[in-house]
Amino acid sequence: MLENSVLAPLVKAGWLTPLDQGLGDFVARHSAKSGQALGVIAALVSRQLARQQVCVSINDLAVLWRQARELSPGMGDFPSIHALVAEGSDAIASADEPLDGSLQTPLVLAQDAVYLQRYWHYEVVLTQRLEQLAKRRYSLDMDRLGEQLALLFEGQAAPAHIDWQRIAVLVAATRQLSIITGGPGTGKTTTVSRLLALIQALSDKQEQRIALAAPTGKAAARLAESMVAAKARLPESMALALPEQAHTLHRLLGPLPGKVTFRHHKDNPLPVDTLVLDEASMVDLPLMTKLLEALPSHCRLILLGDHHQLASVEVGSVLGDICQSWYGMTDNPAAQFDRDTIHMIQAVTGYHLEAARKPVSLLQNHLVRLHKSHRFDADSGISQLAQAVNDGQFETLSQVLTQNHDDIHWYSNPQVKQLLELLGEVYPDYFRACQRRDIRTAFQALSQIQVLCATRKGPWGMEQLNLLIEQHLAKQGWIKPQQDFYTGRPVMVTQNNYRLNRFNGDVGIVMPDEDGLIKVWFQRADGGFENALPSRVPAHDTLYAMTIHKSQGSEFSHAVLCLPKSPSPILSRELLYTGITRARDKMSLFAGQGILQAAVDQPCQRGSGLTIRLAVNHPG
Ligand SMILES: Nc1ncnc2c1ncn2[C@@H]1O[C@H](COP(=O)(O)OP(=O)(O)OP(=O)(O)O)[C@@H](O)[C@H]1O
Repeated sequence: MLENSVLAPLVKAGWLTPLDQGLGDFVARHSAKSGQALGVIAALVSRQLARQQVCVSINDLAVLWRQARELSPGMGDFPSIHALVAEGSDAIASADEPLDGSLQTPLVLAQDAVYLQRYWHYEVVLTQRLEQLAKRRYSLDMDRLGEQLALLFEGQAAPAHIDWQRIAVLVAATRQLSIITGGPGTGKTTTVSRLLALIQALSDKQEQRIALAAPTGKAAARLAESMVAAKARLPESMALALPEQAHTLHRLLGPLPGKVTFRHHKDNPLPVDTLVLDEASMVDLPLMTKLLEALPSHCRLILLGDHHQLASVEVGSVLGDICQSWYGMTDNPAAQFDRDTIHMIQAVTGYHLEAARKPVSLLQNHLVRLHKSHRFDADSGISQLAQAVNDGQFETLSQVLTQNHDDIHWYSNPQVKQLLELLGEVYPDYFRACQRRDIRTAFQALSQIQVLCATRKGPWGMEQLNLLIEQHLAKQGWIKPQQDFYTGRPVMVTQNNYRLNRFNGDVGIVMPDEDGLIKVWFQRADGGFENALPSRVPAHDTLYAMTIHKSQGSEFSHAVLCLPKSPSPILSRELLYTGITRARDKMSLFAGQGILQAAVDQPCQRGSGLTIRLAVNHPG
């Protein structure tokens, strides 16, 4: 049995949580042999799970092990991690154990990495479902396909330069699984609206049951809004049957109060023929697995997202891993599709693409990346900045920042005073609208500008900036923050509450109703408004400043990006990219040169075996 005292100093030092220790002790106590070794390994894997790692490689375990030994002298007598793994390996299931639920060990060793059994199970099931979906291609009448495609693209023949949106529609129409990725404004929703119209037009069935979903309420509302706009650009007869409503993923799956399981699962599949999931990069491994298990076997799945964005807040990075299985593993990403796909693209569009020399990823014939932004000029500052960050090119980023682009303002030696002055120029319109109870104008004004922070705590963190902004607004006489719910306070809900019908990410504004009673107002998906008593609003934060994590799935006319002064593990290339790409028209950047370099130089790495599992010829 594992002595509590071995892990306790690590908890005391804040390096492990009591939960990690509890799991370690539990595993140690319940293992017939090698309990001590298994307990330590379980505690380390649990620690990394909280850092969104699905599994921990033996090499990473060794690094963690060295850190642990420095903090807990009692561990000095233990053998190396390799010896621990070797000692415990009889009692750690290996990758070829069955998936039938008979596995008794809490840990699994696969591909030189250790998993908690539950997460290994998710990863294996997800891979199997993706593989099943990837096997199915539809053989369609190419002439009819070509005709319908031309109709959808306003009767125009394929242009001479390669139109990847057209290829995306074509490729996705012919397979059960498709993944369409691209940065902001590259036309993902436009493409999917055409794809859905094409599927509908080619379907033998009367009407396809199509569902639109996104991970958060905010992202679902944006998807619905973009779909309505995209439908308006389609030929009327083809647009008619397309949905205009989008659900959150949780709502779609049907939450069960107090449970982590859903109403829909493999024995009670979703009643849909085609599912579109937007902002797929935000979906974690367990939820994505549950979703794929709940799809009926005939259902098409279309994933949309930007794989350069931050991955899910919870464990795993499914969309990133899927894209990495192709883009990260090939030396020639341009030669992507197999010969059948190349021939089909040529027959319908006339484009000559180079065929892949060999298969690399199980999903390479299902992925299409859209490159061209239709929202930004390629030479706009925001778009060049986002590209430089993605490419990890700090020098290019520095050049873009100093080129006086109209859409970027860089505060290289950031002062809070400058931030308050900037906000002082735009907030008065917002507060005036709140004071005259003009709800629509207030929401419009609020979405014009948003302060985004890398961190929640610390200087330049969300909590501190909210406080400083509130103090400043009070001094200016715009707010009276004596009460929690003062007129004009913007809030963001941070928790799902199905009973109250309020969801993580919902944005509200505090304003009196016509009787002078203080309420929190929310905008509905149909554009109308509803209110709730402050006591009926679940956990929430003040919203002058929000974290970049919480801003995923939203965009703002003017994003004000604030980075801390000193490096932090949270500050990654993906975080910076996500922050920059929230800006639609203008971005103000409060960040010193050193911190920008630290962020660009730190790509986010998440322990996961999914990329390897999706490699062609992977043993399992
Ligand atoms: N091929 C195109 N030609 C001209 N305009 C286009 C084209 N594709 C998309 N657009 C326009 O670009 C804008 C963004 O398109 P869309 O909403 O489809 O992109 P998106 O990738 O879904 O954006 P987001 O990242 O915000 O989700 C829309 O105004 C759309 O009308």
